[in-house]
Amino acid sequence: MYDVMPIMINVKQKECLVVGGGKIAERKISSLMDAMANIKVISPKVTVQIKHWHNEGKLQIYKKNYDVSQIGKPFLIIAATDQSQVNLQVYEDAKKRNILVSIVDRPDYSDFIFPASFKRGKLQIAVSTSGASPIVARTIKKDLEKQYGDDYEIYLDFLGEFRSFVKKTIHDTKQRQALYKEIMDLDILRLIRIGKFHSFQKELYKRLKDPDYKYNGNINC
Ligand SMILES: C[C@@]1(CC(=O)O)c2cc3[nH]c(cc4nc(cc5[nH]c(cc(n2)[C@H]1CCC(=O)O)[C@@](C)(CC(=O)O)[C@@H]5CCC(=O)O)C(CC(=O)O)=C4CCC(=O)O)c(CCC(=O)O)c3CC(=O)O
Ligand SMILES: NC(=O)C1=CN([C@@H]2O[C@H](COP(=O)(O)OP(=O)(O)OC[C@H]3O[C@@H](n4cnc5c(N)ncnc54)[C@H](O)[C@@H]3O)[C@@H](O)[C@H]2O)C=CC1
Repeated sequence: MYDVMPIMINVKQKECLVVGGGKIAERKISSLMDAMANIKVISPKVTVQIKHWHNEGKLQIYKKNYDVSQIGKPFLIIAATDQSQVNLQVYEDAKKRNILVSIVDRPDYSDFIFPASFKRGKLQIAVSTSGASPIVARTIKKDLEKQYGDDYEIYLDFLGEFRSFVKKTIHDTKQRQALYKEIMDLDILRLIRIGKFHSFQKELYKRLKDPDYKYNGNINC
């Protein structure tokens, strides 16, 4: 429906402005909060949950109707009021200032839209129908949630650490790639599932950290 492409965006500690404080704003705020954004909400009314987040010091609220004088210089803006005119005004104000903007009732004007997504530690899976049917995006997400369990968190923590370690210690690119391939072939997910992962990990690092160790195309774990 809309010509969009997936990217993973870093909003950590960047100011993100949400105009509106209803159910939909709450959902978008929850995603921003997971990504550790610095959130500012402008809305005369907010949901109980948004108020609660405010009381916990997780976001700022300006309890008023949107006005361009409050826009500031945020990294991005989400217009989520139930007033389409207000949302369009936010869009125009954002465009004049070259600020990324998403309008919940006008995906056709939006610089970005939200996929249905979930996390397993460092693994994030996001599903989009390019705006055609958010419910289908959600349904597919729910199916994937069943397929990708908590073991992926351990798996990716391990692979993330392992890659950093190997990048520092093995300087030959071809050897590094051979090692990654070998690790993938070991089916670590299975080791996690059968409770043999920790002993494997210990043995692997013992070997790799041995000053006399030289990778010869076979880790032998
Ligand atoms: C384009 C997009 C822009 C954006 O919001 O970013 C958009 C737009 C619109 N949504 C509408 C309606 C609904 N949206 C949901 C739910 C979700 N909507 C989400 C994303 C997106 N919604 C983006 C595209 C995503 C994609 O790529 O497919 C999800 C995935 C993520 C999230 O919100 O964070 C989240 C599920 C989260 C989860 O469960 O994981 C439900 C279901 C419900 O709420 O129970 C309904 C009611 C049923 C229905 O209408 O289908 C309307 C019509 C309003 C009207 O008719 O007035 C518009 C406006 C329009 O289409 O013009
Ligand atoms: N993108 C999406 O996923 C979806 C989008 N929508 C759209 O989102 C809109 C909002 O839906 P809800 O959150 O359910 O509505 P809601 O009625 O729960 O909340 C509306 C919020 O807008 C605020 N508001 C109204 N006028 C304002 C102004 N001038 N300045 C600042 N804030 C103002 C209100 O105080 C309230 O907090 C709907 O009208 C619909 O078009 C609806 C469903 C899903």
